[in-house]
Amino acid sequence: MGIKIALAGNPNAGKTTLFNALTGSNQFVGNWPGVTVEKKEGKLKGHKDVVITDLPGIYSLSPYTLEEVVARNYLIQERPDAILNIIDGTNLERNLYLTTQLVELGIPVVVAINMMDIVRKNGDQIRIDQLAKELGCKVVEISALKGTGIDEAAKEAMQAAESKIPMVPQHKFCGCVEHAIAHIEEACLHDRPEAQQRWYAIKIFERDDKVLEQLNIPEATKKHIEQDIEAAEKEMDDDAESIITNERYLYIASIIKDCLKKKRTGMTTSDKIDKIVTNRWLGLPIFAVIMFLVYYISMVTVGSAATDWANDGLFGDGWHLLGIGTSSYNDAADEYGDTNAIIDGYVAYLGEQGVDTEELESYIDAEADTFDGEAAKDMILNYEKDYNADFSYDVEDEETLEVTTETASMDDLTTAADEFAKGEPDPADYGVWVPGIPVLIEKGLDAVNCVDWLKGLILDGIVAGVGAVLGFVPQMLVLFILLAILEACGYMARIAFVMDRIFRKFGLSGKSFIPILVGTGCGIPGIMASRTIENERDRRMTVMTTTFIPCGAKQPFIAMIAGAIFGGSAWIATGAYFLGMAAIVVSGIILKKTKMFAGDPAPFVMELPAYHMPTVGNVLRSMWERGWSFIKKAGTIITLSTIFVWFTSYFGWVDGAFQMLSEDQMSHSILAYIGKGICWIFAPLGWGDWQATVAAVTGLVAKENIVATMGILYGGGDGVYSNLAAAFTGVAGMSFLIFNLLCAPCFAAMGAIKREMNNTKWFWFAIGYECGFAYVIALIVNQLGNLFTGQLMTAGNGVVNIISLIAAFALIVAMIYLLVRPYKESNKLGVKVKA
Ligand SMILES: Nc1nc2c(ncn2[C@@H]2O[C@H](COP(=O)(O)OP(=O)(O)OP(=O)(O)O)[C@@H](O)[C@H]2O)c(=O)[nH]1
Ligand SMILES: [Mg+2]
Repeated sequence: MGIKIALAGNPNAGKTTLFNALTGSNQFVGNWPGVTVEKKEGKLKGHKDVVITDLPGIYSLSPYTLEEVVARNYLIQERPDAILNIIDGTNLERNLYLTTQLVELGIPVVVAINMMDIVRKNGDQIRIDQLAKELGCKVVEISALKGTGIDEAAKEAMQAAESKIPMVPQHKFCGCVEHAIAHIEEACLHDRPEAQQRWYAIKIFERDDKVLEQLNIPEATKKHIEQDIEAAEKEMDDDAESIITNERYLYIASIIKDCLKKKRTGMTTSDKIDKIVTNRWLGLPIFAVIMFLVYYISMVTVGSAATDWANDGLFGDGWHLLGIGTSSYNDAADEYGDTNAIIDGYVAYLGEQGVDTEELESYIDAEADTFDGEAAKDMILNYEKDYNADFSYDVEDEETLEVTTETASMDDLTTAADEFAKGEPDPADYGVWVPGIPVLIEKGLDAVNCVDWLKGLILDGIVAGVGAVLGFVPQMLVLFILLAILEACGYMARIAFVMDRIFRKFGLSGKSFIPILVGTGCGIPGIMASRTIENERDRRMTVMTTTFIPCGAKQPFIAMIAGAIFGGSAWIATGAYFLGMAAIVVSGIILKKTKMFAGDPAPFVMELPAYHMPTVGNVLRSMWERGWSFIKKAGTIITLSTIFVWFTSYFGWVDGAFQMLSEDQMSHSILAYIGKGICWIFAPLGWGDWQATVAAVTGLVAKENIVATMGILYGGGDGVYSNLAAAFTGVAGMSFLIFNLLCAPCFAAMGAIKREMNNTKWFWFAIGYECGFAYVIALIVNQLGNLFTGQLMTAGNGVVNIISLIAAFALIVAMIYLLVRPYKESNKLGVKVKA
C-alpha cells in the first residue's frame, strides 16, 4: 500500500513549486493566487510508493470558488494519509487560518513554513518549536524555490503518514461552543471515526450546507442540535459561523504573539512599486505600454527576425550559418539590384520596336546548365547601337508585392548587362550555407528515386504544412518567455486589479482578465483559469469569451494574413489583440443585459502577492511547457491533418476518372468538392472560395491548421504569399481574419469549455455564440468595407452582396440596440449546473 500525501495551503504559498521539486514534475507556477486549479499527482523522487498531490490553493475549508471545492473534496472525501500544509512565512497570520482547520480533520498534518529565504532576508524570526507546540504538529522551515529543507519536509510527512496518529487539535473554543460541539458529536456523529468527529461537529455548528447534505441527519436530531447552536449564538451575541471565525483569529493572534518576531515595519518595496503600478491614473497606461512591449518584441522585432529565419531559412531555401556571408551576399545582391527587371524591360522595349527577341530571350531564360551570360551580354550590347532610348521596367516589392514602374537609361542597361554576364549571386556561394529542410529532403528523395506521389505527400503535404506551422515556433517561444516573466514577477494580480476598475463598468470582474491574459498563450489554461471567479454567471461568461483573444496557435495565421495581404503591417497583429478585447467587452455588455448573465459581479477580492524576481529556471520551464505542446501538436494532429488535406486535395476526378492531380487541377479534388458544397455559407463574408472555406474548417481542429492548409492549397506557382494576395482583397482578408479569430476555438479548447461549463446546453450555447458573433462581425466588416471601397458589385457575387449589405445594416442596428438597452437585473439562472 502506497502513501498519499496532499500539499495544501493558501493560494500562492508555493505548493506547486514544492510539488515540482519533490516529484520532478513541470506544473505551472506563477506569482498570483489561483495558478493551480486542478489537483495533480506525482511520485516522490526516490520513493515509488509515495504519491504526492498538489492541490489548488484554499483560504479555508469553506469553499467559495470551483477550484477550492476541488481541494476541499480531495481532503475530506479521499482523505490523504498525511497533509503537508505549506505556509507562506511572510504572511503567517493569514496562512494559519487554514492550518487551524486542517488540524481538525483527523489527518496527520505537517506544517512547512515556506519562503524562508525571504523571511530571513527581511530579518524576521519564527520560533518553530513554540509554533509546533501550540499547533500540536511537526513544523519545518523550507524554501521551495531554493530547495532547502524540502527533503526533511517530505520525510516528516512520510513519517506522519506511517504513524497514522491523527492530530489532536490543541485549540479549544470557548465553553458554550465546546458544549454545543460535544452535543453534536454525541447526537449525530458517534458512528463516524473518532478522529473525524470534531471537524464534522464544527461544520455542523457552522451550518455548512454541504456537510449537512452529506450526513443526511434526521429532522428530529437537526432540531435538537439547532437548540444548542442557538444557545451558543445567544450567549456570544453573534451568528455561529462568525463565532468560529472570530475564535480562530483570536487563537492565531495569540500564536503570532508567541512565535513571530518581526523586524521591520513600514512600506516594503512591493508596496512602493504598487503605489505607481496600481495608481488610478497611471495603472492603465503602464499596462498598455507593458503589453505593447510584449507584443512588439515577440511579434515585430525579435520574434519576426526569428520567424523569418525559420520560415525562409530552416523551412525555406536555406540560411547562412551564424549569419556569416549574409552581409557579403546582401552587398552582392544589392549590386546586382534590378538587373533582371531592367533586362526584362529592355526586351519588352525591343519587342515594342518590332524586334524579334526570341533568340535573346532564349539566352536570358536559359536553364543553369546551358546559361551563357557573356553571350547574352554581347547580344544586348549589340542591340544597344540601334535601340538606345530610355525605357521603362517594372519592379515588384518583395514584401508588399507592390509593383512600381521605373525608367532606365542606356548606362543602366550597360551596367545591368555586365552584372547579368557575371550571373545572379547565389547565397550558397557565401559563408557557410545550410540548405533548408525542404531542399535537403527533396535532394534525399531524388537520390532514392522516390515515386512522385510519395514525394508530393512529403514535400507538398507534410513539409509544406507542418513546416509552415513550425516556422512560427521561435516567435511563440519569445512570446511565451515574456508572458512567463509577467506571470512570475507578480504583475498578473496587479493587472487584474487595474482592469477591475474598467471591467466592472460593463459588468465583468477584474478576475476575468487573468483568464484572458493566460489565454494569449493558450486558450485551454485560460478557460480553466476562470475557476477562480466567484460568481457563476461571470465565470460562464468568461469561459465563453476568453478565446476571443488571439492565442499562440492563432498567431501564425494572423502573421500569414498580415504578411501576404497587408504587406507585413505590425498593426494587423496588434489589431488582433484589440479586436479580441473589443469582442470580449462588447460580448460582456450584451450578455450582461440578458437574463442569463444579469447581476453585479462579486466584489474584487484578491491578494496582491509581493513582487519576486523571476527565476531563469521557472521562466524557461514555463516557456518550454507551452512551446512543447505547440511542437507536439505539429508532430501529431497537424501532421495528420496535412496528410488528409494533401490527399483530398491532390486526388480527385478528372473527366470521370479518379486520379492524382497536378497543381492546376486541384479544383477537381475531393476537398474542392467538399469545400464547394459548403463555401456558400461564407460567400457573404467575402471569401467564399473552397480553399479558404476548407482552411477555416480545418482550423477548428487546431488553429495552426489554417496556415498548414493554406500552405498546401495556396502553394505552388509564385508561392503562398503571392497566391494569397491574389485570392483575397484587403477587405476579404480582414473578414477572414476576424472570422477565424473569433469563431469557436480548436477542438481541445472546446473540450475545455465543455468541462468547465459542465452542461451540454451551456456548451452548445457557448460554441454557437462564438461562431455567430464571429460571423456577424465578419459579415459587417466585409459588407461595409466593400461599400466604402466601392467594391460592392465587383467583389464576389454582387447579388449576394446586396442582400448581405442589407443584413449587415440590420445586424448593426440590432447590435446597437443590444448594447444600449437598459440592464435587466435578475437573480434567476436559466439552466442549473450538475454538481
Ligand atoms: N522567494 C521564494 N519564492 C517562492 C518560494 N516558493 C515559491 N515561490 C514563488 O511563489 C510564487 C507562487 O508559487 P506557486 O508554487 O505557484 O504557488 P501555489 O501555492 O502553487 O499557488 P496556487 O497554485 O495559486 O495555489 C511563485 O512565483 C514562486 O516562484 C520560496 O521558497 N522562496
Ligand atoms: Mg499551484
